[in-house]
Amino acid sequence: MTLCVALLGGSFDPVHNGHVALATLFATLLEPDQLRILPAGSPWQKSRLQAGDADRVAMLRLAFAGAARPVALDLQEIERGTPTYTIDTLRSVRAELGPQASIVFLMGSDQLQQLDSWREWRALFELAHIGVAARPGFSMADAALPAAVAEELTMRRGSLAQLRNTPSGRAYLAETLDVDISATQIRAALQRGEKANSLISPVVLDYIQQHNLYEI
Ligand SMILES: Nc1ncnc2c1ncn2[C@@H]1O[C@H](COP(=O)(O)OP(=O)(O)OP(=O)(O)O)[C@@H](O)[C@H]1O
Ligand SMILES: O=C(O)c1ccc[n+]([C@@H]2O[C@H](COP(=O)([O-])O)[C@@H](O)[C@H]2O)c1
Repeated sequence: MTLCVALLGGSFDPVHNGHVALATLFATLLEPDQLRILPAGSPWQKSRLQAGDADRVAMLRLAFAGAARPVALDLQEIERGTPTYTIDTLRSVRAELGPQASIVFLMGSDQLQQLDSWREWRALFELAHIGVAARPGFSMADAALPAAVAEELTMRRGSLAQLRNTPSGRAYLAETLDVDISATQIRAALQRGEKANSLISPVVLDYIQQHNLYEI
């Protein structure tokens, strides 16, 4: 059977229940051999990250410690020290895993809506599949997507089995996720002195409080 690795990249500032739900959904759908989390070093489309790299990584370790399947943390985007482009990461993961492995890059529908702004976005499909989960407020309907992205998806729609068993080139959209949580909303709640209990894992919240993160 083909090796299958699912990748979840993000700023994780901080990691929250929406990220865990996205990863869990695709872990269940795809049953990948590995689920790999890739914290971005310098997400070029975002303004400055609030928490440092070490804190974001520590929170990720805590958030995924209890996952049903082992989760690997891949720090290459932090270690590269350059603006974070997914195309660079996929080239490196493809070189590591070889031409046959199935690589599935996961994202929420907010990112799908702006996929055409990513560096060399069409070339992403030469290296990986994409697995997209719905996010409240970000429709995945063709009319809500840039025309070029909608056209690309029309050509590339594939089944879970196709994603699982071929190296790259397909897109699978999972409509069932419905988790209305963002890191922006959590940072704002914490700044107001609220606890954000229902949005974030208790162990991550403890870490945030112990390290006085997101207070200003
Ligand atoms: N609630 C959610 N439902 C589905 N996907 C999500 C959700 N939250 C984040 N994601 C996805 O996880 C990945 C990493 O997201 P990121 O770390 O930027 O979190 P965020 O909540 O979007 O952050 P911010 O509010 O700071 O922009 C992206 O692909 C994003 O679409
Ligand atoms: O490659 C790009 O140009 C690119 C542009 C925007 C986002 N991404 C990736 O998409 C993932 C989610 O990004 P973000 O900004 O929502 O945390 C993360 O892995 C980013 O590196 C990648």
